[in-house]
Amino acid sequence: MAKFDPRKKYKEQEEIFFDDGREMELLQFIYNKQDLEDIRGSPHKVLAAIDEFARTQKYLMNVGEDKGRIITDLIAGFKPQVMVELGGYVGYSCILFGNALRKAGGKRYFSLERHPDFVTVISSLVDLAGLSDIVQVIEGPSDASIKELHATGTLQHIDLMFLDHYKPAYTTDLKLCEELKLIAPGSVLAADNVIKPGNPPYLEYVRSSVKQKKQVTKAAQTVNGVDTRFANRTANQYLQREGEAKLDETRVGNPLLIYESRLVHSFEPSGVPDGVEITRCIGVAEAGSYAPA
Ligand SMILES: C[S@@+](CC[C@H](N)C(=O)[O-])C[C@H]1O[C@@H](n2cnc3c(N)ncnc32)[C@H](O)[C@@H]1O
Repeated sequence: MAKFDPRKKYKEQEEIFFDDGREMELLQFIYNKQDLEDIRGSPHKVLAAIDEFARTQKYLMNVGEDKGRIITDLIAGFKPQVMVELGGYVGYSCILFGNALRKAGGKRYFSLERHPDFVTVISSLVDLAGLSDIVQVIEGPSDASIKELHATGTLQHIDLMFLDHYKPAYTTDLKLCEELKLIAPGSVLAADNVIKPGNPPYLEYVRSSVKQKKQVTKAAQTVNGVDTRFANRTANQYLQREGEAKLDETRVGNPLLIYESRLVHSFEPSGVPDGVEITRCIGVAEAGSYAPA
């Protein structure tokens, strides 16, 4: 693994590190730049401006350059047609991956974001980057948006899904996508933050064999559908604005899907070690082949 370059370090992550007005400050910072006309239409320059803000003004919870490269390399090799990201924030991953998707000949990038103010920021920066033709920003909680996109026929199959929203919702949203057959053999998942802050229930699920998934008899300890293995800080990250999370813990997904999963080590843009879990759906087992005893 390449070393972290300290010159690219974001500002320290504070106790309150988002939704305190900094996202609108970012917009002002970019739109006040002398070279705005030079930035317009360049995804690379918009990303550089976001990085500059996060390095010189305030921390932003973006995927960042190092982890981002893992996924842009994946896009270049795998050449997905349709991508979905869960959690858009200010549009960093959306611009980075939307641009990579376009270069790889892909068709559509859906960015699902629940916070209306963040949707405004994403849409504005995606437009500035000249990516509005390929990127569609969808406002609302991810599970409702996934259901709606599926019900209207807008989304029928996901080639590559980037999971980067509420950590306990990674597993419930993946299971929803499995039930709707949006994730099927050929689909790839890239899950951020599986080391920092970590996501034991998700890693356990995508690393389980079909047999192990079918044999799970003991339900996890949960509060409102949130696995108690998550630290309180992670479980309550969006409590102030969104209220208590109520995840659907009854979701079973499709345990017959066969996954192959590996962890790629990297760094947060603040220099803290983190990793992206890359999971490929490589097949589907025959129903009944692993019937529990
Ligand atoms: C870590 S940030 C995403 C960063 C972004 N992917 C990037 O790298 O540029 C997480 C985002 O997920 C959003 N979010 C959290 N829970 C969500 C949910 N259930 N549905 C949609 N968005 C959600 C938050 O509002 C926040 O903007």
